[in-house]
Amino acid sequence: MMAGLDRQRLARLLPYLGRDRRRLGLTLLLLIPVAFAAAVQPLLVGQAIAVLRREPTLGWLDGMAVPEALRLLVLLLLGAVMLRLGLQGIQTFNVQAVGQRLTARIRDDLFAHAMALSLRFHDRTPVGKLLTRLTSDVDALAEVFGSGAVGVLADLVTLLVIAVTMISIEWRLGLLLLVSQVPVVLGILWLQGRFRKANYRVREELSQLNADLQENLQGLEVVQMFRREATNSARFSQVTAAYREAVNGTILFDSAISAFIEWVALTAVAVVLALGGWMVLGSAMGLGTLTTFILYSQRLFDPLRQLAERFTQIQGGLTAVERIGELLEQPIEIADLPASERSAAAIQSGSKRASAGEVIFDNVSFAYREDDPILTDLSFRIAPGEHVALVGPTGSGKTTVIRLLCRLYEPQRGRILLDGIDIRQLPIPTLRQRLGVVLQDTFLFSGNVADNLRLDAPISSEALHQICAELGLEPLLRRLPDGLATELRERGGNLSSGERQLLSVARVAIRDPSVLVMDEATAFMDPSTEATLQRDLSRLLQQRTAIVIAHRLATVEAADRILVLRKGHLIEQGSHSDLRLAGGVYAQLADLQERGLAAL
Ligand SMILES: Nc1ncnc2c1ncn2[C@@H]1O[C@H](COP(=O)(O)OP(=O)(O)OP(=O)(O)O)[C@@H](O)[C@H]1O
Repeated sequence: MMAGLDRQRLARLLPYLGRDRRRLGLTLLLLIPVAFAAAVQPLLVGQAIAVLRREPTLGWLDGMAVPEALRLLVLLLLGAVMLRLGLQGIQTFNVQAVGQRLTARIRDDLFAHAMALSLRFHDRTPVGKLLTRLTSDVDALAEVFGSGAVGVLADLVTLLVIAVTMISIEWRLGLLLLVSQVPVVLGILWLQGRFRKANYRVREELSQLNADLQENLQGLEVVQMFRREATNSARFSQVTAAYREAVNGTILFDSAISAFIEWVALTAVAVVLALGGWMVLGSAMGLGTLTTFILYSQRLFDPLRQLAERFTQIQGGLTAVERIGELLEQPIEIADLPASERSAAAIQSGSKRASAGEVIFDNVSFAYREDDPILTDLSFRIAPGEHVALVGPTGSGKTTVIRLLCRLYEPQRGRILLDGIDIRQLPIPTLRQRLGVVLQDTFLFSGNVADNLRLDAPISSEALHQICAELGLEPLLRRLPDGLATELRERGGNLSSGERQLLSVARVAIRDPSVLVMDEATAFMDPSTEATLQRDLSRLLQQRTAIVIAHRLATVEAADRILVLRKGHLIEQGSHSDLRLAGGVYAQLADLQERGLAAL
């Protein structure tokens, strides 16, 4: 019924249930009394009729007066019903509770895993698609639990008990009823495979829908400015239509299976009536037994009917398990090496937070996509404390160099060394603590300004004020309604780009990194803010290695050395004056910029 991979994936989810083992055990144990209570009901009703018709009854009713036997049977029936409902209540409650806890744990793990996956994975996975896996897919799994997958299990146990009871009462009719289940089971199996595929498509389309929605909301400013509302709405309608079609594809299976089961169940009742009626007429069987069988024949199809009713949910749950499994199975490409594979020097260096700050690229080649090399055999050394400017035309791979240094991506060939140690040998937290990065697009989190400056560093409020004062952030903080306690919107949306950059420089300064890396850090600032920042930056840069990607001559000129990148090759390097004298690409760019014609 289930593919091997499904079973593997379900098995992988089992540990999540581990902590609720006792609760689940109790629930499963309750299945047995519930099944007996359910199976005994038709028997009691049949016996009541047998008593009324003075047909042979079960041994323990023999010799009882009719009213007395009836009273006893009714009381027993009532007892069985109460027992069943009571125990089922306890069962449902526990199952739901376990289901919610299970999904919460899975969701937490998925989040942690998604955060740990490399940028290379995220490059090919739209945010909306990931969101769908963490939200509706996990919910689909919870639904299976909540809607009583265990209820179906209970029904199956009931079925077993009923089957045994039936065969022992009247084996021919019992066998007939059991055989009638075979086509239903086969039908369900046949439809399952098809439904599953259709359901996976539904989930895919839903992901697409979420991805589209998310992208449009994020780019709302551009959507409105470029009056893309109509176009984007039309595109969104297409996605909605695809989703609707995918859902339609599943409705058919869903309704077909229910109808099919209903049809077989009624046919079975008809056959029992016809055959049983004939046996009753021939006095081969009592009316009481026939009644028991008719009730059984209905009850017998209950588990299958329930299964069909929950078919969608259970299949949805399996699809969810598949999709969640796929995400959890994504390998974390960039992870710490085990201690046994690290050299002694790396272990020693890795335990130290700060370092001198020597950076070496040793024949590094890198491509985002296999067919499109971005960096080719790049080699350079930056001495401790040296300030290097990285220049080159747009798309030449400057930002990529920074990403490789931070180990956000891994080069296909070559090595990158920080203070003589291959960065793959360093613990990732140590590596990233030593590097202070100010990116071109600064990202701030929702929360207040102070939290954004601190991030993970434990810094007291006083120390934070002090640092902000030193960095010349006070005018900015005064402008904000609550200073450091000002709440920022998602992505720091209520600040200007320049303000965001000031904060992101401060965020790095607070961490006291060994190597400072900046990508166009001052691009969005007015001259006076920039002057303040420059002053602070030069203080920050003192005795620290710095790699600055700069497009402006002033920043570049101040550097000890300039590395010129073009199409991923290091084509020139030297000081500003050397390179100008050499009359190469840099000299041309610098000339153009001096005449105000271009950025570097
Ligand atoms: N995540 C990515 N997936 C695929 N290709 C990418 C990715 N990021 C960048 N690229 C490509 O790699 C090349 C180098 O990009 P990079 O950002 O390093 O350039 P850059 O020199 O920093 O440019 P700029 O000065 O415009 O910031 C570009 O051609 C870009 O299209």
